[in-house]
Amino acid sequence: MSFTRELRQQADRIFQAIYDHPFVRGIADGTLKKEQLIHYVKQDFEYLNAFMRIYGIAISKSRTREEIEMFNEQINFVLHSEVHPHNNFCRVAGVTYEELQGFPLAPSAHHYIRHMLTVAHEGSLGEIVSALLPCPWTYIEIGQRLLEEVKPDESHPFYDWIDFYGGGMSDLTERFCRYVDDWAEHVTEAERLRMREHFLLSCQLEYMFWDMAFREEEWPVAMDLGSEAMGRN
Ligand SMILES: Cc1ncc(C[n+]2csc(CCO)c2C)c(N)n1
Repeated sequence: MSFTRELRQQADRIFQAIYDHPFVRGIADGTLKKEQLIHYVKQDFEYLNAFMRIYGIAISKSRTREEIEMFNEQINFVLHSEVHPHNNFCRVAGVTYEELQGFPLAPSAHHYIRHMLTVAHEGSLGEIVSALLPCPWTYIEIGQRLLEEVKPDESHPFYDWIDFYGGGMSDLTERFCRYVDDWAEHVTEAERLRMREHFLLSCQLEYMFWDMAFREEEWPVAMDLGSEAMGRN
C-alpha cells in the first residue's frame, strides 16, 4: 500500500467526524446561521493568506522548477479561485467579502496556522506537503460526498460551494499524494514518522476549524489591542 493510502486509513475516523460535523451538515441542509458563515469566512480569509505564505517558504526550499511551478500554481489558485466559495458564504450571509477581512485569529485557526508555519520553517519539503495535504483532501471528500448525498441544484444555497470543492480538487490532491509518496520512498523512518504526525495533526486541526466556525469560537477573555490596532490593514 502507498504511504498516502496508509495515511488516509489512519485518518479515517477524523475524515468521517469532519463529514458528520454539524457545520458540514449545515452546508448539506442549508441551515447554517449568518453568524457562523461570517465567522468561517473571517477566519478562512486569514487562513488562506497564511497558506500562500507557506507556499512561499516551500518555494524558497525548492530544488527544481517543477516544484516551484507546483507551489506557484497553488498560490494563484488560492488568490483567484478560492474566493468563489467564500463569496457563496457571503452572499447567503448577506454581507460583502471585503467587510470580513483583517480580523484577528480565533484560537483554533491560530493553532492550525502555527502548526503549518512551524513545519514550513523547520521541515523538509516532504514534511511541508504532508502538513498541507489534509486541506485539499478533506475538502474534496466533503464536496464529492455532498454532491452524491444532496445532489444539489442551483436553488440550493450552497450549490456553488459544493460544486467548487466536489468538482475540481482531485488533481491537486493526487499531485500532492504523488509528491508525498515519492518523498517517503527516499527518506529515513524518522522523517516518515514526522510526515505522518504532521498529516494527522492537520487532519485534527481541519476538524477543529469547522468546530471553531460552528461554535463561533473566540478567546475566553477578549483581547484589547487598543485603538492603534484598528484598521491596520
Ligand atoms: C481550513 C481550510 N481548509 C481547507 C480549505 C480548502 N483549501 C484551502 S487552500 C486549498 C488549495 C491549496 O492549494 C484548499 C483546497 C479551506 N478553504 N480552509
